[in-house]
Amino acid sequence: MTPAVECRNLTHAYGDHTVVADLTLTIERGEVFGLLGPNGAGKTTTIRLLNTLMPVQTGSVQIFGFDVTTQAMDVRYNLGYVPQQLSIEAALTGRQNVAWFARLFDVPRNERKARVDDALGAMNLLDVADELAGTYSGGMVRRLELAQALVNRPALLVLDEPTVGLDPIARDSVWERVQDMRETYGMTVLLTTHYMEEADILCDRVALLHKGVLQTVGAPSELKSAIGPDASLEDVFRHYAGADLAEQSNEGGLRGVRSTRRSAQRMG
Ligand SMILES: Nc1ncnc2c1ncn2[C@@H]1O[C@H](COP(=O)(O)OP(=O)(O)OP(=O)(O)O)[C@@H](O)[C@H]1O
Repeated sequence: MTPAVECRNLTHAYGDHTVVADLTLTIERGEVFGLLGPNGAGKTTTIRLLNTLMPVQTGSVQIFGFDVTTQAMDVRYNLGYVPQQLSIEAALTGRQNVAWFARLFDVPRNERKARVDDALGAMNLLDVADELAGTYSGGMVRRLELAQALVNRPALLVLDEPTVGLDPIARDSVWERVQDMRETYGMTVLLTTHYMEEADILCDRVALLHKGVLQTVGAPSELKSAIGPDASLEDVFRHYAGADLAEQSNEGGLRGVRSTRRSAQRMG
């Protein structure tokens, strides 16, 4: 069967700064796949190349066999994307936010209401659906963004740092919802995360990027046992991105300042 994502020799540079270098990666259908790496590793750039938001310079990417360059619309119809930046409109209600995405993705008019309610229900937001999104908590905003991304029932859900800045309860709730949707619809999920523990628990496989270069890819258990008997995924990360990780740790570790800043940006 055609894989969900097939990325061959993907290289991307901003000016003369190469940030993704010769990346070859396959993500199978139904996998939860984590793209990990320190700040600036090239994760967001890779995701934007995969989801047609940036043109491919060198190499090729196919999503369910559709080429991102020549078949971009087919790719988009198969894909749901939750970016790092806030993607909801605070002055609209939760329901209006999701309905807007349903229109954008050409969900047939006669199915729209049911699909919007389904997506809101799956994210536990029906009770607050008619309140302004600007009044939602951080966790609710994230679930609303997921509802938007899910309204066209994407075969591939792409999440850029989905739980950054959320408290543990909100984080768990986001993940439960994603797991439910995955089980119900058999989606493939591609996510980036700074949280090694989260990647370890949730991802079937992870890839570690460092300075745009793929360092290793595999099941968390395989990667850990390759480093040592009691190694954590954080140890694997440190093994491949040592100095850069240490720099981030000085700022409060992977869960530190940067995440907080991101979340502050997200919440405005
Ligand atoms: N539009 C841009 N123009 C120039 N340089 C960019 C641009 N976007 C990203 N970069 C640079 O490319 C490199 C990779 O950035 P990218 O956002 O892809 O990494 P990342 O792994 O997602 O990091 P982070 O976790 O910080 O988001 C960084 O050095 C970044 O400064």
